[in-house]
Amino acid sequence: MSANTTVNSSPAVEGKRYVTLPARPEPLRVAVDETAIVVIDMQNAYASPGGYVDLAGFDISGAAGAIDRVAAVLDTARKAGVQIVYLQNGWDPDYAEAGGPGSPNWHKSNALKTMRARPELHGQLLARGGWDYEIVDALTPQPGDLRVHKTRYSAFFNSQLDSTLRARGIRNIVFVGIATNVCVESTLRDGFHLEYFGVMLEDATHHLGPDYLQAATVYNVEKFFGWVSTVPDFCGTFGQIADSDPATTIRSP
Ligand SMILES: NC(=O)N/C=C\C(=O)O
Repeated sequence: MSANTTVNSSPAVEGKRYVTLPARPEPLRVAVDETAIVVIDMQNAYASPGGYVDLAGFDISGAAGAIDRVAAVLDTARKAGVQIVYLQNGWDPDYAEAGGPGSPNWHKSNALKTMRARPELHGQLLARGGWDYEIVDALTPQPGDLRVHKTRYSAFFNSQLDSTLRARGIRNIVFVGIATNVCVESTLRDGFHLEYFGVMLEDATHHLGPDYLQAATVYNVEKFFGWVSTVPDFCGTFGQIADSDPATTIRSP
């Protein structure tokens, strides 16, 4: 396939609205009603000073810009009638869902490790019902948005994400959120294996760790698992459509 040939994620059907999103390695033509925005873990834990990743010693200076750009994407998506699904990462307040020493999560989760090193934080990090677990104020979900809880990095694992999307006929997922190289990439990879077309908006994500990790995920997505686009391209494309815009409706297949 030529590098610039548009990829269609589904055959044209009369009455459906379609847009072609500029993306790498190819533009992607999608049915608007088969597309969802999946917002990965834009919680205080990952994007606010005093949240888990800040307390664990990661650089969160890029999170504020990511919040602004995610907000722009969500505003455009709502106006275009695109379904928004928020993922929230964490566990019950007793951390039973986090697993004990028999779970690799107990050993690898930096939230759990931080709380073991600083017992005064026990019960605060990523606990459902607490501030750390909540979505940042600037991105508070709106009526019609959906929330899905998850307990591991991939939002598809042991969660209701797959059934939530399938029940609504979603085939294309536009990913935004934190962290590019952990939960965003894990979820996009699993989505690929479940036959979803995954698009990552690279400037509406933020990584944990050195900058080369952002570049590595962008490479992985573009080369192996999906498509990479940007906030201006998403907003420029989806911003042109309204719920009943006849110009974007296929009249005959
Ligand atoms: N949302 C994420 O990418 N999370 C990454 C690490 C963690 O949750 O410990």
